[in-house]
Amino acid sequence: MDMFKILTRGASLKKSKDASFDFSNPNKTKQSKKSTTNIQKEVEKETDFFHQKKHNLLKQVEEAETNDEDPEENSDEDNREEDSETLQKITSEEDAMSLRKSYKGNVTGDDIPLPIGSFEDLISRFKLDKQLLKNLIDNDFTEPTPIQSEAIPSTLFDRDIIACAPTGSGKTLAFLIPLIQKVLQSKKHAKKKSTGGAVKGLVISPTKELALQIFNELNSLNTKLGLSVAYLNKSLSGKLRNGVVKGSKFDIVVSTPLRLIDLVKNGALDLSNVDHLIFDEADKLFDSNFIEQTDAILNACSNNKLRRSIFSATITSSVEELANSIMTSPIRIIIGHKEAANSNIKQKLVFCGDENGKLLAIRQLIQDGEFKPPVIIFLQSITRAKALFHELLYDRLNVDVIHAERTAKQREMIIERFRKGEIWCLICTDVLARGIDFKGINLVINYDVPLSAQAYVHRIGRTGRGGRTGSAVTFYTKEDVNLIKSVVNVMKQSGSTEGLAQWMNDLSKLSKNEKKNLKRKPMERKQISTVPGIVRKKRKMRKEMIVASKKRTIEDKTGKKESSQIETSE
Ligand SMILES: Nc1ncnc2c1ncn2[C@@H]1O[C@H](COP(=O)(O)OP(=O)(O)OP(=O)(O)O)[C@@H](O)[C@H]1O
Repeated sequence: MDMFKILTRGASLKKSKDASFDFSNPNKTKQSKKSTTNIQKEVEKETDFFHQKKHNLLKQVEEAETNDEDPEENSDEDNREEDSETLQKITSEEDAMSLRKSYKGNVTGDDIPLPIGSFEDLISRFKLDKQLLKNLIDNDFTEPTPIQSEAIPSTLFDRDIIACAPTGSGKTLAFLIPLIQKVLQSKKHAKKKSTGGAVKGLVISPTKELALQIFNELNSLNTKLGLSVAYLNKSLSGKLRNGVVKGSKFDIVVSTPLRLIDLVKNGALDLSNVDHLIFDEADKLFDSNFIEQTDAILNACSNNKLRRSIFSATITSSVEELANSIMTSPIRIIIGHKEAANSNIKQKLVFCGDENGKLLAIRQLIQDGEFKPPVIIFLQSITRAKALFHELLYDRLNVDVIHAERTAKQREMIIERFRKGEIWCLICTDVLARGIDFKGINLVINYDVPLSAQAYVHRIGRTGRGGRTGSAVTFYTKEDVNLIKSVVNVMKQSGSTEGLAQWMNDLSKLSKNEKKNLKRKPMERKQISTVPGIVRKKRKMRKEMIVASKKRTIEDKTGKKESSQIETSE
């Protein structure tokens, strides 16, 4: 059957069994209150044809600029009040409490600043650079998300921060906006004192893909601001190492840990003037695989005025403890339930019997119209990701695969093609589980059960981002019974029950040791293939014969047989 037809058919709203709104027959629709609100929000977003909010905000920025130039002019309070009607002003603890209640925000620490109710607040309260606000508005960021409402003022008040908010809730801007503002201010200050340049802001991410994504976002917010920003890729690192480029030229650097440490050790990059250090996906950077590198970065950032922030959708108590030990009187911001899945994601568990059943389950999703591209599929190992890729290629699905064995260039290219919609289904290992922001992913499939609640939350968090909805399906077999407890717990906490069974309540979680062992040596699973072993063997033999025959032809043509080959053939 033509897979393209199946896929496009699956993308229709009417086809989906579980679509929360049947446009063809509204009376038939079973809608939860939550989905009504989501639909309303989406409709509101989509029908803001004239970008009213954007227009109002831009007008206010312009007014603020004119007022700066001539405070006598434009003193028409009535006008301004009218424009500000849509903006929420937070001026008291009561306002703050009710705002926090609305987004289930729990903020603790000493002297916590009031949250912001709008980006406009940043101009009146913090003299936010107007070009920066314009850049936000130009990028369609007209209202702060909850984590932005809280983390931006705290950072602007020079506080250390521990921030935990759901996947896709805007944590990147929550640290980039105040970082840019702070660095702009410190540059102005340095100019007055005519001191030289130095790296002032540093953002650390566990993967190259995420670092590049953060850098791109930083770059777009930096339009017309003139900060010098860098992502330490291979080429720039080389130039820094051999002195073609000076590290002190950059105001803000985004990097993965190893590359950065390498440059610091070589003396190519000096971090002793860094004022703001941000660890994104901090729980990953504080785990045993990264902790030595993280420690080295902390040591290199020796400025005693250094402010540190950690951000993630999952921050365990032990990570918090570690963070507390390196911070001074931090503000702890938790939006929603710590380590919970984003509430915009519909989750389900699917029992597949055995490994072969998983492939059939994918084909079933396609048949049922639930496989709505773009789709991401996660597997536990490179070998398995490759095997599934070949299997789905065989199905003529528009698919590609990303894992650690692909070059950085290949990975970048595939991501770009996936973002453009040229690839509909991306197969990957956990290398893409965290932070990567693909807009509009409809479905995440956990082909192999993730090893922890955190890994599950991040993987499924590739969908349901920026206020959109999405679905996540986790396959399991009888061998996975010991692994699914953490998935079951996250699902229960988010109120998702599809595929849950009574017996799952009695399951016990994996111990720390068991998890460690599984990380070191992933669970052995049967090879991915619906093709019987005998056919696979024949295919392999045929392939080998073709290779051998090609080789023989080349040898015949060139007449150059290597002596070793002659020896063996004889
Ligand atoms: N204020 C805003 N208004 C509208 N969209 C926003 C706003 N802030 C962020 N977004 C969008 O929301 C999406 C998710 O943001 P982001 O990647 O920062 O999420 P995150 O919280 O870091 O997620 P993760 O935990 O997976 O890393 C992005 O597409 C971003 O452009």
